[in-house]
Amino acid sequence: MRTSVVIGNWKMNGDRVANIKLLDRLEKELSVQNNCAVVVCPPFPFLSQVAGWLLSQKINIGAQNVSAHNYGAHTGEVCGQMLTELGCSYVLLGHSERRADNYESDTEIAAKFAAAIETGLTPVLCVGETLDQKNAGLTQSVVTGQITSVIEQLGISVFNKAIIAYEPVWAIGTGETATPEQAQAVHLAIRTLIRSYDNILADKIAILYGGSVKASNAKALFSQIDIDGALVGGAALDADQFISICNAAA
Ligand SMILES: O=C(CO)COP(=O)(O)O
Repeated sequence: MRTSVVIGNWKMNGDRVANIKLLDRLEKELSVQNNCAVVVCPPFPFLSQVAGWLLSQKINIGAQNVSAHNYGAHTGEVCGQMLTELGCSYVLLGHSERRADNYESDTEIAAKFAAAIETGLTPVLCVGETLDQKNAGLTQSVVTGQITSVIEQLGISVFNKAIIAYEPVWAIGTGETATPEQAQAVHLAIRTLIRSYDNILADKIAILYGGSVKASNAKALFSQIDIDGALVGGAALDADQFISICNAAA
């Protein structure tokens, strides 16, 4: 049995008052089970506030990005050591919004992946196709290419301490979700790709689905054999929604 993981990606949302309201409810009402890890990923400026508030340690903290570099002259960047010092244990990498807005390449994402592993963070590698790519029948080749690029640069063993999140770009923030069967087909393809390198790792690695996950569709998605949890955007800002998604995964 794989451990489920539910990650709330707050994206560029939140303020000091709203954060406390949300965290207070999560701390009080989430009954985290051993078989489900819960993670919240606030924007950088709130990491310290969130770490100070989450004292029970039943909720883990992740960052939304990390520099490929160590300490030094890299203006505007945040390195892995700073994140672990603040209490982060996870980091999102290669989110489609960063691939699009910040032109992050597969090569750069692999460099960040290496930096995350070196500093003890668990990378959450986000992959997924655009609507045009989906319509052209390219879903599996896009997703495979994004993962293979990291494997070619760093080797398969780095995935022993990593999570993969399949997030079809057309389903992010659109209210349109991949059907459980569509998502399962891609998750199986990802697991089969990993299996072609390492059988044991393939059975062990968590593969999360992201893209308009809500309380109303979480259970059906999680009922699929290769869907091990969710990377949640909008619904992660709503305590009722997020708690109910976590309960569905546990
Ligand atoms: O991008 C996402 C999580 O990283 C998904 O966002 P939504 O859940 O808002 O579609």
